[in-house]
Amino acid sequence: MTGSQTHPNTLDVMQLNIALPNGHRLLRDVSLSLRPGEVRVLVGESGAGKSMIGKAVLGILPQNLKVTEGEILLEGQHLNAMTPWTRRKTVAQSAALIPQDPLTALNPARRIGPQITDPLVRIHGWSRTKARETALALLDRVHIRDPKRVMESYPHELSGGMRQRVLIAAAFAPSPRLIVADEPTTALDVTVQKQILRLIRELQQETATAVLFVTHDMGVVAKVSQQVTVLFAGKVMEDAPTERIFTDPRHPYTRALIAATPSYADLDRPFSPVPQALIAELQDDIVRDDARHQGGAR
Ligand SMILES: Nc1ncnc2c1ncn2[C@@H]1O[C@H](COP(=O)(O)OP(=O)(O)OP(=O)(O)O)[C@@H](O)[C@H]1O
Repeated sequence: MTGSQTHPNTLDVMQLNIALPNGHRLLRDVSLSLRPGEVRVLVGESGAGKSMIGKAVLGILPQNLKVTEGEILLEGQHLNAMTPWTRRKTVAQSAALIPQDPLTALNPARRIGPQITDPLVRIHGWSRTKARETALALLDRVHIRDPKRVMESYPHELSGGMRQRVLIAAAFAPSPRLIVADEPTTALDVTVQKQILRLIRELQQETATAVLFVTHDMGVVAKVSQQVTVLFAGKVMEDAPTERIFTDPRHPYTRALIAATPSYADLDRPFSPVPQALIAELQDDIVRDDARHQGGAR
């Protein structure tokens, strides 16, 4: 699963379990991998554990959540085995986040320029000049008109779409090998969503960066990914190449998600949410799984 010694996967998540202090599992034996330059979408309804996987990889889980079992390897390096300091440094040097909400991700009291360039200087050891030139070039690449002016602006002076472009530029600036894109278009209106999605896809292809892309929208899956992990209640329901997931979905939950996505459903058919009977069946499976897991842990 970790690939060859000379060419490891960019990311391997192996049998990852995350639980609350009372032992209640929120992620259940999740495994997935990402080859260099590959895009994998994590898809599922709200609460499926998609963001949690991204946060676990980046080492930014909320304090009350703990990895109880499993391994995360970034370019073959075991993150869980590292001291917190080494881990933070390793992750900061190879991975970046495109967050869901561009407004809260930017510091409202600071100009845009230093918010992009400071990490390049601090974490990556670049000169101020190189950091500034790269930031200007990337702002131009993400179609921001007048990058010099935007570098001097405060976040509130930009639209939501512009702020997300800034964060995309900031994420790609240090040439990370992995980007976690956590619902990067959810906070934007529909036309801007399409442009942002296209932009991430273009930059990802130009730079061959591996991307772990979190979304609840099957429509996004088809547009951006090569691999898909379908999640329900913190458990992998199906893991498949994107081209197969729409033509031959094998898990009933995947089929239900596709049917619930208007653009992929037969247009004459009314919108069909995931059936409650299926949800109840899957939840029963989870309860049985947890009981087995607890029994085994004793
Ligand atoms: N800090 C926390 N403490 C307790 N439960 C949490 C915490 N963070 C997340 N959870 C729970 O873990 C589950 C997975 O959360 P996560 O945010 O990963 O879901 P998601 O699939 O990304 O969905 P959404 O799109 O709604 O964010 C949810 O049931 C959520 O309520």
